[in-house]
Amino acid sequence: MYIVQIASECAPVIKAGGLGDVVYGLSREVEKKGHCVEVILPKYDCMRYDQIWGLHEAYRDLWVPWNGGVINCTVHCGWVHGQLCFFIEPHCEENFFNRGTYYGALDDHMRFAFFSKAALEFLLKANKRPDVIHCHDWQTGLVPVLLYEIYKFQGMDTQRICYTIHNFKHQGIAGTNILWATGLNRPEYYFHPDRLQDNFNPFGLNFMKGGIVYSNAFNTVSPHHAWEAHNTDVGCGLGGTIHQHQGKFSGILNGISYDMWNPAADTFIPQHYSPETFEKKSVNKQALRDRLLLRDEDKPLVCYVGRLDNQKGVHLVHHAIYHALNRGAQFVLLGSATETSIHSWFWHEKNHLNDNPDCHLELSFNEELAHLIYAGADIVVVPSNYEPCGLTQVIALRYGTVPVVRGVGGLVNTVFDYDYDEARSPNERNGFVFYQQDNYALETALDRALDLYYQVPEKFQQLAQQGMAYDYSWNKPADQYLALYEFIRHP
Ligand SMILES: Nc1ncnc2c1ncn2[C@@H]1O[C@H](COP(=O)(O)OP(=O)(O)O[C@H]2O[C@H](CO)[C@@H](O)[C@H](O)[C@H]2O)[C@@H](O)[C@H]1O
Repeated sequence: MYIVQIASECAPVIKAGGLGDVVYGLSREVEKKGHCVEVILPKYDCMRYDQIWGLHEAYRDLWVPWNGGVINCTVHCGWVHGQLCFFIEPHCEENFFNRGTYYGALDDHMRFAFFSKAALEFLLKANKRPDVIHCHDWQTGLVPVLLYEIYKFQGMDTQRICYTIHNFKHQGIAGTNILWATGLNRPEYYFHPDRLQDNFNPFGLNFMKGGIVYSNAFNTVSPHHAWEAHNTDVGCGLGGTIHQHQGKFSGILNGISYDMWNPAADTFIPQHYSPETFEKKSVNKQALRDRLLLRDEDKPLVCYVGRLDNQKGVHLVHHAIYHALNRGAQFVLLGSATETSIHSWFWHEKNHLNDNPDCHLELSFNEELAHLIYAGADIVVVPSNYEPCGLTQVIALRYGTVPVVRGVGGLVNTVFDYDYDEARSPNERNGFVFYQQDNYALETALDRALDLYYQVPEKFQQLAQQGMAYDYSWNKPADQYLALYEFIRHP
């Protein structure tokens, strides 16, 4: 099969969060299984050019119809750790992708609507006719709309679309100008409850809803979150639309790239280890303490790695820091916030805790440090308000770091409580789960983890090794996506 992924991120060259990991990991695995995958991305000025091999011009003078005129683009191509990627560079005064940041511009809707249109125009003009186009999140929600309303009539009538939602919170709501810019036109047609009209704002066009309505199949990134999105308010207003299209909706649990995340071969950590040589993990803990100038004493090391966002339960992350320190543990946080209030809040905490020898808050995005933290920590906290899948706990399990998580979304499908998961035998359990959103709930789970660490260290180690034994690679999820691709090609 020939698959093209159209996305706004692909790790490690463009990574703001988990979307990048998924696009890269899934593409590689599908290729390993004998299929051809290409990835189309924007050519951002701020992406990590050092992660692209052999970048060269692949297509010059791609003229993309836009706003009644045309925009000239150059398409570049190169390999990102073995994955063939195309990067679209528009030459126009809007400078869509030269903003020094991936997201957060006032005209994000225009930027990604343009990208969606340009990606399809590239496929058309370069005579690429994939069997399946796989697109992701609101940024590429217009791809299926444009394919079925415009490009189908220009020779792309056999392409099928799989649309994956990684986060229902950001849906991409825009106005009529998007219709004129993309050439979809006809507001009276698209502002309809069965098409792109937002379910709550009658004057808004909803990109994600477009992706749902026009795709051949759509999914979210874990079975439990699929259920939540359909049946609770976690669908952020799209529950009714999901219900209407439930026949083509599913939940496929994310994997992680076992090449990129591998404690036995990770180039970012000083000591390799495996479940059989688990005791060597402590060398990484020592290295982490040294690097962050933490007190050199063997205490349990608790960490948080992730975006600092309300989704992630930041008030509980904050509480976890102080609770862990009160219980005699050390705490390391690696995170970055896009919201100014959260950013300032954690900067304030960082200054406050600056002289604490048991704590370090690193407020930046740092891929290399993330690897060392997963390898060096004993416990990771993931107290999310909602979590479509969550990769942090899955990576932590791979590195023998015990997860303490809130039982929502994909966390329910990946972490099984040491004390209470009756559906699994004790030797299949791998972490600690709590359910309520208050400090006390977090404390009860974190305390159970710390008590086990302090009181029965050999059992704590066994639990960490049990976590490492789980297979959360892309192997099985890639098979599920391939089955879905096959299904939409031959329904
Ligand atoms: N400051 C930092 N420095 C270095 N690395 C950092 C970092 N902050 C985060 N990361 C890394 O980014 C990834 C984040 O994964 P998450 O699953 O938390 O994704 P996120 O919530 O962004 O994405 C959404 O998409 C993913 C993928 O589908 C879903 O798992 C998730 O539930 C959904 O919210 C991990 O690889 C983590 O190590």
